[in-house]
Amino acid sequence: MIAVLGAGAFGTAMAIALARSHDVALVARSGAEGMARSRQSVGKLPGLRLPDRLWPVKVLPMGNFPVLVAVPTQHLRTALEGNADALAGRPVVALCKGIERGTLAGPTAVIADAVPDARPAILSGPSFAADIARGLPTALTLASREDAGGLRDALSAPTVRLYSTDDVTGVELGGALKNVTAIACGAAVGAGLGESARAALLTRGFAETTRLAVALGADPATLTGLSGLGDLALTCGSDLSRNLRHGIALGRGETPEGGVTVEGALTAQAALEVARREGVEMPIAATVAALVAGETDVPGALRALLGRPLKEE
Ligand SMILES: NC(=O)C1=CN([C@@H]2O[C@H](COP(=O)(O)OP(=O)(O)OC[C@H]3O[C@@H](n4cnc5c(N)ncnc54)[C@H](O)[C@@H]3O)[C@@H](O)[C@H]2O)C=CC1
Ligand SMILES: O=C(CO)COP(=O)(O)O
Repeated sequence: MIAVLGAGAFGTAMAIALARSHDVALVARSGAEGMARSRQSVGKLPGLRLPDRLWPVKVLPMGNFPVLVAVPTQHLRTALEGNADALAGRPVVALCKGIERGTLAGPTAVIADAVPDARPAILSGPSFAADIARGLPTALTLASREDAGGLRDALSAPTVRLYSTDDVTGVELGGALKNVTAIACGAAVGAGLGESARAALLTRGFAETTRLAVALGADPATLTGLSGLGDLALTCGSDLSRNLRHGIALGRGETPEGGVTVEGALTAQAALEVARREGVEMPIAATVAALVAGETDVPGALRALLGRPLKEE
């Protein structure tokens, strides 16, 4: 048995994929009864047939089986605190990609803080909810400081292939920062700066992500894996990405679509604060933070990036 807490796009998609080989409880704040009756998903990924082994429920079931938490990073703490009793002592796997504002904590640190006796883990990598829900093949990285291999085996499914590592920091930052870089790539595309500019931003964004992750103790090899280069390539290259589309709107000078989860817009400033604390330069994250805050526009951002002193790669 596996529980998925949060029935947005990604929680619903993961629950559907896992229910092909596991019993899965999908915990939804609203709409659980309707889903149970109609056997169809609702909300951000509506109209999908729910597999027989998926049980939509309103309350997180007690037990010691793993709980995947699929809510946006800035809501993770509230979601955990609201379920602290049921989460105690269990493996709690964050599916979110971001840095908590204010505390500057990654998802596993938020779990450790909100539910001190839980066993924190993070699952991240290139995976659009729509692909996962349709049963298209996906590979992700499961990171935990204790028994990552055991959790990997417990959470793998026919179309979801998991790899394991104990490099929690590398996996968290790879997932959180690819969204920031995707906004930069989108802004370049939206402003008509071309595919070469997109590739340059992807590459230099990867360089600054790796710099920060290594300063925080990550293995650079983790960043070349699924929750790093893999997810960066997917997110910066596909219009299915909400972060890329947000950047495209900013680049065109349009108001981005409302009511959409855009993790990079909320993480850029937090990433910059972590970078300043660590003495690491992150010019692309700084530019995205300024763009998102409306403190600069694309021509200003371009001037700032191209005007930086020349240096060795
Ligand atoms: N959508 C995608 O393709 C992917 C999303 N992710 C990550 O998954 C996380 C969630 O994203 P999405 O599911 O796409 O967002 P979403 O906007 O589709 O859904 C978020 C869900 O969280 C629920 N929620 C918010 N606060 C809650 C709380 N306190 N308690 C219970 N539920 C709460 C909302 O009701 C909503 O159903 C993000 O960090 C995102 O980066 C990761 C991989 C792919
Ligand atoms: O994380 C994702 C793909 O791996 C989803 O990307 P977006 O949040 O930009 O849609």
